[in-house]
Amino acid sequence: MSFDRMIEKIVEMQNPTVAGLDPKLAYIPPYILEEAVAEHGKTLEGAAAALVTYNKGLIDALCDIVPAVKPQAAYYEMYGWQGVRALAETIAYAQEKGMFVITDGKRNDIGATMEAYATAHLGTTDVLGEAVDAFGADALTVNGYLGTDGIKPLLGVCGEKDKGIFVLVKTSNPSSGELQDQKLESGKTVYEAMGAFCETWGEAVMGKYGYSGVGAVVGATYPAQLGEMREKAPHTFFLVPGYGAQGGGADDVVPAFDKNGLGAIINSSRGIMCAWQKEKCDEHDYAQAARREAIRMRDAFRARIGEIRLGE
Ligand SMILES: O=c1ccn([C@@H]2O[C@H](COP(=O)(O)O)[C@@H](O)[C@H]2O)c(=O)[nH]1
Repeated sequence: MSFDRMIEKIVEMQNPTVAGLDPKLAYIPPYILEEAVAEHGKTLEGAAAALVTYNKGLIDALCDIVPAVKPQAAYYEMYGWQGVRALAETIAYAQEKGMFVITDGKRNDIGATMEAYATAHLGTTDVLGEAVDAFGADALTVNGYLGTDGIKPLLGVCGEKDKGIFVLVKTSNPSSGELQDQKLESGKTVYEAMGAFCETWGEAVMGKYGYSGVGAVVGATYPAQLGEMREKAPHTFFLVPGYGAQGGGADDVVPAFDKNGLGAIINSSRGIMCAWQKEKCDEHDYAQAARREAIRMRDAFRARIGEIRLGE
C-alpha cells in the first residue's frame, strides 16, 4: 500500500535511480531495426517489435544495479495498439527481472474515469468474472488538478494491491512556473498546495519507512523547490525527472533526499537509453553503454548522499 517495495530495492542496490524507457526508433541500434523490418516490414508491428527487443536488452543490462524503470506511455502509444502491447510486454518483462515499474501516464479525470485508469494501470480488470491484470505496473504518474475525487479511486487500488502513485507537483519543464509558481490566497504557491494535498492523500496509504504511497513529481531542474518540498512534505516520496538530458546534475538533486539518503528516486531516460550514441560505441554494445551510464549516475549519488538506510 505504499512505496515500501521500491524503497527496499533502493536500499538493497544502494541506488536511488530509475531508468526511463522512452524508446524512439532514432535511439534504437540499426541492427535491431533491420531485424524487425525484415520480419514485419516498415509497419507499426515492426516498430513495436524493435521497441520490445531494445527494451529487453536494456532491462537485462540494468536489472541487477537499477531498482526501477519508468516507461513513458506516449512513446508506446505513438505506435498504435502494437506499441501499447509493447508497453505491456515491457512492464511484464521488467517485473519478471525484479524491477519496480513506474508507468509515466500522467492520467487525470473525474473519479469514475479515474477508477478505470486505476484498474487499467495498477489494478485488476474483471472480465466476466475472471480477474486479469491489464498493465499491472507498480506505480503510475497522475495529475492531481481535478482534486480529491480524482485521486481517491487510485488510493483504494494502491491500498488493496500494494501500489503507489506520483502526483505532478513541480514539473521539470521550463514553463512549469507559469501556473505552478503562482501564489494562492492562502500565501502558498500552487505546487506547495499540491504537495500539501499529497501529504493529506497519503495518510490513507502510509508505509513502514515514513513514506506514503502518494509520491510527488518534482523536477531536478528546480533544486531550491526540491529542498523546500522535502521539508514541507516529509512523508511524500519524490520522483525526480530532469536529470541529464534536461540539464539537472547530481548536486542539484541532493536537496531531495532525507537524512537517511531516502525520499527520492532520480530518473534519467535519454541519458541512459542513448548512452551508446553519446559514447559512439559499437551499436551491439548499446545495453552495456546504458549500464556504464547507469553506474556513473549511481556512483554520483553514492558520493554525495553516502549509505542509504531504512528510516523509522
Ligand atoms: O516534470 C516532468 C515529469 C515527467 N517527465 C518525464 O521524465 C522523462 C525525462 O526524460 P529525459 O530523457 O531524462 O529528459 C520523460 O519521460 C518525461 O516525459 C519530465 O521530464 N518532467
